[in-house]
Amino acid sequence: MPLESRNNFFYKILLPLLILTLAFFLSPSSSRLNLILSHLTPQTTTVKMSSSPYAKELLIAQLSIQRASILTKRVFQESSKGTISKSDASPVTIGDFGAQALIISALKHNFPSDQIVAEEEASTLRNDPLLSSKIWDLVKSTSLSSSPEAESLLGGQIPSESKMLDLIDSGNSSGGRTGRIWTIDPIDGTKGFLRGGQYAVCLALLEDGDVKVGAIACPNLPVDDSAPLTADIGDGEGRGVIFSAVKGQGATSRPLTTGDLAEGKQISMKPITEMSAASFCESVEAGHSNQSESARIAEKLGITRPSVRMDSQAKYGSIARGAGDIYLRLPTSKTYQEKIWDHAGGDLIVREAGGEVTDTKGNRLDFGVGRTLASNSGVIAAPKAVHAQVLDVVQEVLGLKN
Ligand SMILES: Nc1ncnc2c1ncn2[C@@H]1O[C@H](COP(=O)(O)O)[C@@H](O)[C@H]1OP(=O)(O)O
Ligand SMILES: [Mg+2]
Ligand SMILES: [Mg+2]
Ligand SMILES: [Mg+2]
Repeated sequence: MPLESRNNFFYKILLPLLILTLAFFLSPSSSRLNLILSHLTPQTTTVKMSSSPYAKELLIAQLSIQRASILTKRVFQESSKGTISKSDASPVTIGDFGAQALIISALKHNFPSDQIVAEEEASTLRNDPLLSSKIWDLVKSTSLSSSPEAESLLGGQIPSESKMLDLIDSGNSSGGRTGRIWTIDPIDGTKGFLRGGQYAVCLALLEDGDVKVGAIACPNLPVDDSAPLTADIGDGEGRGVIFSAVKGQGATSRPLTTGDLAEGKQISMKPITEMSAASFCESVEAGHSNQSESARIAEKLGITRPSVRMDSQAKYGSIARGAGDIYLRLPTSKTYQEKIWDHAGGDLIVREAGGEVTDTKGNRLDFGVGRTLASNSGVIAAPKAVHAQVLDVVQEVLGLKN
């Protein structure tokens, strides 16, 4: 090769290539990911990621619950939901198992060394090949098809049915105070899901017991943050929202659409100026929260409006965006321990939206003691300014005051 061509080759091809490679490996992982995305996709607007802390975790969380919700929405439309009863007599459906498999697959692909605490396990499916194959049919045919780059970010399809069962079972961490732990409720409010009401697909990241990222998809809640809070049902037009929060960065809502990932809108709790105009947002199930005690608390606080009853962490999202006011969950038995996957995302979303969340003793929810909230009892989530007042009356009615 003549000297001039060799120089040309070095300065015009080899050197820029070297500089690009160096810049790629020296860049922080979030901008590296954006670089990959911008080259993978002609329409780079579809998947965007900021460079703020936990940006990748937030994006993967949102995308994975979005994909899982496509699956649950398909099951929601079917008359047969493959419901079975678990050992604690609570229901689980093919939607719960399928959603858990898809979410864990995405987490394992992106954060292979993180632990996972998830609600479901696959032992029943290993003994029931028909049920297992129904779930596999659903899982292998669910993808973010309108956004191939998002689908590839999640690691694409699960390779086989047996891998799917292993993934479901890898949410068996015992949790605890150290390290990065994701917690998943693939369908929160399965009873609501079955009756056509509210349910949520929930994911949160704990770091040393502290919630850093929370994301909750509510396929049956209105997209519109200002829509009145009602207990109505269905997943029709204008429904489907994702609430999310990163610690210290506020809380947002965005539509649960299949393709376009529009930026989230900041949400905040509605200030309560008059207790008489406020209402509680509570469980539908009488077995989940003591409804007669909450009625006495409402009366003492001067709340006259009836409670809005809905299933799942949709309650936390609803009060965080100011559609509802106060989330109350009063213990019904001394033995039931709340599960971390039922509260972690909601706890952060409400606190980042300007709320306070404690148990009935006034302690913050402690997500670092294992798979359950073993050291807490009940939940009170309210705007910061009125939380102490609500707690005071709760303690008076429950006889918790000295
Ligand atoms: N005995 C119980 N007490 C309180 N919560 C329960 C009980 N059994 C199940 N749950 C969980 O309560 C949550 C829904 O309750 P609510 O709608 O009242 O907030 C769900 O997470 C449900 O689990 P699951 O995820 O299996 O539906
Ligand atoms: Mg359950
Ligand atoms: Mg749940
Ligand atoms: Mg569940």
